[in-house]
Amino acid sequence: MKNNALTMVRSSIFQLIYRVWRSMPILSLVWLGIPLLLGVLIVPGFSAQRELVDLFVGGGTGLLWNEMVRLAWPPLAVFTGISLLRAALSALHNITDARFRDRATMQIQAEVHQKAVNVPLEQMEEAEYYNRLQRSKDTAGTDLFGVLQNVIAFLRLFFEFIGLFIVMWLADPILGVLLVIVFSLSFAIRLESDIVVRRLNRDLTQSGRQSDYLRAVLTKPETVKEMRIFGSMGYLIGKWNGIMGDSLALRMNARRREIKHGIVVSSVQITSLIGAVTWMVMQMKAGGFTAGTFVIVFLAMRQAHSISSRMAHPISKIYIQSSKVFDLVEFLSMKPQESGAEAEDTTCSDYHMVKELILGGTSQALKKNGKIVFENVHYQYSSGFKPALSNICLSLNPGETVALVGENGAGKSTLVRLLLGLYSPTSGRMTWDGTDYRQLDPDLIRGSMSAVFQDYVRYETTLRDNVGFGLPDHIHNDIAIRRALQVSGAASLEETSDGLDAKIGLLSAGGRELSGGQWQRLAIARAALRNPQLLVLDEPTAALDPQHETELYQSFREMAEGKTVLFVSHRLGWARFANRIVVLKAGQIVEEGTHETLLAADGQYAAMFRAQAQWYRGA
Ligand SMILES: Nc1ncnc2c1ncn2[C@@H]1O[C@H](COP(=O)(O)OP(=O)(O)OP(=O)(O)O)[C@@H](O)[C@H]1O
Repeated sequence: MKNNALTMVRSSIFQLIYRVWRSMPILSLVWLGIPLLLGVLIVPGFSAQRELVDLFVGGGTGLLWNEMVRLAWPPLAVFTGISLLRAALSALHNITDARFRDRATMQIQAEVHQKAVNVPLEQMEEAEYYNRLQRSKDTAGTDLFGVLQNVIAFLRLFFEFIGLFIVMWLADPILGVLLVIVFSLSFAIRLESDIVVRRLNRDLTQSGRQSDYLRAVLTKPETVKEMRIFGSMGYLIGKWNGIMGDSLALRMNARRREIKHGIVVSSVQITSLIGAVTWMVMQMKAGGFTAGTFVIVFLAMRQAHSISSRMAHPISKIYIQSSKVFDLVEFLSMKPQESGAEAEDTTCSDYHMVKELILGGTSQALKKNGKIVFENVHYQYSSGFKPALSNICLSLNPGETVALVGENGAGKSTLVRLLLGLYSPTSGRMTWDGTDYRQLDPDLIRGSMSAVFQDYVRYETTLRDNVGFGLPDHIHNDIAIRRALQVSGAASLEETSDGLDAKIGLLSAGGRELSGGQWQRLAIARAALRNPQLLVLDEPTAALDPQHETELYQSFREMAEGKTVLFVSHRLGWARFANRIVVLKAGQIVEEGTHETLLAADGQYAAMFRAQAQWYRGA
């Protein structure tokens, strides 16, 4: 095992336990303290056993039976007391352990969620960050419980070994040293072969998935049909056989290796036991050892040998999971964002959800009219990527409706995120009534806006939540929620006996699944619940049928009354109703004007409009 991997395991586990320790010190102390105590109690337990053996087998032979029984009482009482205490402590530890692991898992999960909602949204879009978040969520959700179980299993065995070592050392330091050498050797060999087997199992999971997939393909009627026509069945069966054969061969090799290592370990342990027995017999002859010491040394060595193989299991499991734990600890150690753009909810870490929650978190707004100006704004997702937006100079005047159009990847969604204050420009600046966004309270900026995104969120809870999350202060205001449902055309969803508290989505027991369009209407109702100065509609009708889309655009026009509106849509038919159309191409504004002036200019917009119009005319 490489040194750096060991260091990584050790430091990650220490950090993890330290985190848990800080929040529940007493429970952690009990969780760690009981195994330590169990280990320590081994020493007086063995000492009492030695006294008893010496009394009845060794030095006590010259005593009368009654005298021997009288002398046996104290060590017997110690031995019985320690055995009972160890049994009670073990039972207590089982209870504490379950409680500790439950609470620790919950706490780390909460920390992961908290971290996820506090991170800047730009960072959430980075693949590396996102993957780390997903891995941390999985680790905190499922693996952590097992990791902690392995940690405590290791510690219990380790403390037990320390107790046995003290017993041996007290008997004879040479035997103590022998125990440590043999134990370390056996443990290292066992650990190495355990790690090899676990690594192999992990790798075989990949090929197992592949072979499961191939087996499914080979048995599904729809795929069998196609394979018969193409004559590809024989090839796939051969492939499946190949994968299975390879896995079997690898497993057999690992098994053989494990058996060989087992034989080496057993030989070393038996030799050491014989060596120790010979040494003790020699010492007994010279009068240096009693029968009691002989017996307890023998027992302690056997027990330590068994520990060396049992201890390899938890450690190899932790080693295999160490990269996950390392990721989790790294993720939790990340610095929180400084801009104050944080959501209050701690139960979600999905990017789209965080985006909506950030916007929905406040009901306070900026007082003034809200003229928004982009001054030479650039935005780049990460260094190495092409800028998503360059030289953007744009103003949105109070009460104006602006349509933002452009081909896929032109930068429309990026511009929307900047406008909403979810991202900050890489360079240039944005102002609200002349004040730089960076000098404004992010909560106030967001409180002045409302948005419907193309990647809207489905909250699989209740109808009320789905609308009320738009403005949590109003979540119990039935009149406002019903009005918002009316505006979005989703009022009919309330027509069940549970009314606004009807469960929706399949995650809730008894919940009713909605169609894509119905979910989208709820996202619109969420936006309608607010009464912002700025309304942003980013492809808000993507999942709606043409009839409902038309109805909704009427609703949007009502919602837009007296507000500044920016809407993004690929349906150019709607853009014509905007006061102004802004055309983006490859991150730059290439045209700006009304529908009529842009058609007359015969540029990018005119070409896109004609292409769409032709399609409908042709149909
Ligand atoms: N998280 C990201 N990391 C790196 N690049 C990104 C990221 N998100 C978007 N981009 C890139 O930024 C550019 C603009 O993307 P954006 O999503 O703003 O385009 P869009 O005009 O909204 O596209 P669409 O019409 O397809 O929704 C694209 O080249 C895209 O590949």
